[in-house]
Amino acid sequence: MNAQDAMKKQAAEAALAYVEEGIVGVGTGSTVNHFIDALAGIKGRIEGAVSSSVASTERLKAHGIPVYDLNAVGELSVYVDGADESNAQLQLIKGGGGALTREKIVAAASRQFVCIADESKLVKVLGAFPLPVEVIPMARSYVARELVQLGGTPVWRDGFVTDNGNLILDVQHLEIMEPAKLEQTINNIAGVVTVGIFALRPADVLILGTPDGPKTLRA
Ligand SMILES: O=C[C@H](O)[C@H](O)[C@H](O)COP(=O)(O)O
Repeated sequence: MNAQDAMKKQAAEAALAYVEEGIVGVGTGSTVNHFIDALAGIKGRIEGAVSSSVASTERLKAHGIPVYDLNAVGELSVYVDGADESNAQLQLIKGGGGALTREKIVAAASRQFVCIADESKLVKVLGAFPLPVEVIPMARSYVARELVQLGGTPVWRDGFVTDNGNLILDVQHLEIMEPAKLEQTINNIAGVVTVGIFALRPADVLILGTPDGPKTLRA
């Protein structure tokens, strides 16, 4: 395990402190994979999970953790997920793994959103990481033209299909000075399913793995 991966694992294990009895919301990605593995160690204390992707569902089930449909459960007490970038306000860019839409839904349905990451994910201004946008396939060219109008350079993640059967455009060269405003603007483009800015519903807690141990930031 390299140093970055060890920091992801450290943040993931620290997030166990936020898990309550009942059903846990679980995100997607390499950091969350560590969280799922850690969750398996306390599975007798929880009822199960709601998952934000096919990949996380498979990993949860492989550990014998029951996975529930979000429609079958009420509000979740906590959602744990990673991020591609976070600013100091805990506004995020997510979707590097293409799971942004289901992640945004489960985050919205949870009382507390605990974000886990290694310290390299904390940035001053969001946007160095190409911004993922999930798009209905027939709208790809139209949405790309609209994103150019907003000052970005959209690149089609060719060959990638989301769990919802849609496409991803990764928008490069955006310096996101007003994340909540840009989230609304991009979400309003016809054909966009969702944009990977999580600013209207930022994380509540950010746990960063660092060489000196986990560091917690609050919104
Ligand atoms: O679609 C993927 C998710 O938003 C991930 O949570 C994000 O890309 C961070 O992934 P990782 O923990 O692998 O850096």
